Order: sequence, then C-alpha cells, then structure tokens
Amino acid sequence: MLEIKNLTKKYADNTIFKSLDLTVQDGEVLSIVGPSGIGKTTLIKILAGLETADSGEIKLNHDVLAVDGSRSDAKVGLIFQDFNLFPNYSVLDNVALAPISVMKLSKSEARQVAKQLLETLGMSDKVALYPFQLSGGQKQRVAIARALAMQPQILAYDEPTSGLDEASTRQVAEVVKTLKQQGVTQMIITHDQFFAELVSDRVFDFATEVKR
Ligand SMILES: Nc1ncnc2c1ncn2[C@@H]1O[C@H](COP(=O)(O)OP(=O)(O)OP(=O)(O)O)[C@@H](O)[C@H]1O
Repeated sequence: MLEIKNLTKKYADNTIFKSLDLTVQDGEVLSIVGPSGIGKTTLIKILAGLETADSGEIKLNHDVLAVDGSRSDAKVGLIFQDFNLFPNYSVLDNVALAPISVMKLSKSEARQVAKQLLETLGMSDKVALYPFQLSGGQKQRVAIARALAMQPQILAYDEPTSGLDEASTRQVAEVVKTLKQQGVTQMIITHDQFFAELVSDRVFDFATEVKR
C-alpha cells in the first residue's frame, strides 16, 4: 500500500500543493486528473524520487520513501509522456539497458528478461526495430516494458494515451488491465476520460482534493 501524508511542494514562493493525502491500495489502478499545471507530474516525480518535496511523508508497504532527494531506488517506475526511449538502441536494448547498468544483470540475463516482458506486451516481433520504426502505441508498450524491467512496486504513467488513436488507446488499456491482474499498482495521469473509464478503479481529482 502507498500512503502519502501531508505532502507539500513549493517551487520558490509558488506552492504547488499543500498537505496532500493519498492512499493507493496494492493492485489498484488510480487515475489522476486535474487541470494543466496543477501538480500531477510533480507528484509522480516526487514518488519516483526525481523531485524533492518540502515536507510530508511517503510510505510504500511500510517503508519510508525519503522526499529530500536522497533516494536512488526504482520502487516507482515512471512512464513519461514522450516515452523517452533511446533512439539509437533497438527495442530489446531499450528494455535491457537499465537492468544491465543499474541492477547489474549480465547482458544475456537482461536480454532474456527484456524478451519475456516484450512478449507479454505483444511486441515479440518488434525487438530488433528502433524507436523511429514504431507506432505511438508500440513505443508506449516499450516504455512500459522498460519500466517493468526494473521490477517497480508501482508504475506511474504521465498521459499514456496522448497522441494515440482509439485502437492504440484500447491496446494500452489492455496492457494496464493485464498488469492489474498480475497485481501491479498503477497510477495514471490522464486527461482522456474514455481511457480513464476503461481502466480505473478510482479517480483522484487534484482540483477538488488538493489544497494550494
Ligand atoms: N522545475 C520547476 N521549477 C519551477 N516550477 C516548476 C518546475 N516544474 C514544474 N513547475 C511548475 O509547477 C506547476 C505544476 O507542474 P506539473 O508539471 O506538475 O503540472 P501538471 O498538473 O502535471 O500539468 P500538465 O497536465 O500540463 O502536465 C506548474 O505551474 C509548473 O510551472
């Protein structure tokens, strides 16, 4: 279970959110909605340890996750809006790279893990391609495989369906549902109401639930 208590974030004098409380159950799919600039991306960056908070507490399965910038774990995997794939690496190497460099797996072990994840996500026939040869929905699935390769306890997505057509959006929804069945906790920032309705167990609305 993820427990966020009393979390406050400021950039200089600008308070982004104040005393934010949010609990997410294991295996839950939570959509995070709210107007542009309200702090949704900032929240998931804090969860992933990529951004600091000014005060408050985050616990994941009773472990405290520091919010002061001192963390370097991969407990929360992020999937960025623009995918952030490495253009010069194949699909397989995009997924295998971090397990080799961060988790210190051998190249062959990491590639095996990557192949399995890509197979689960229906991307077996694309492993040798490069990002520019993929559709938006396929890039999204590589980004998901890459995050999963680090064995996160939570996956957090930033606008996973932006720029995708309805068919690709449905494919991403299927991936989210499959991961849910496997018990993965997922937090999804989205403006896409159609997608949110397809996948969410619950919606967290920044506009009504967060003080500024
Ligand atoms: N590094 C930074 N320094 C200063 N201000 C920042 C920084 N990063 C974000 N902000 C500000 O924090 C606020 C929240 O940004 P954030 O990206 O979290 O919003 P968001 O809700 O995800 O918006 P969107 O839906 O447009 O992605 C914005 O006003 C933004 O300008």
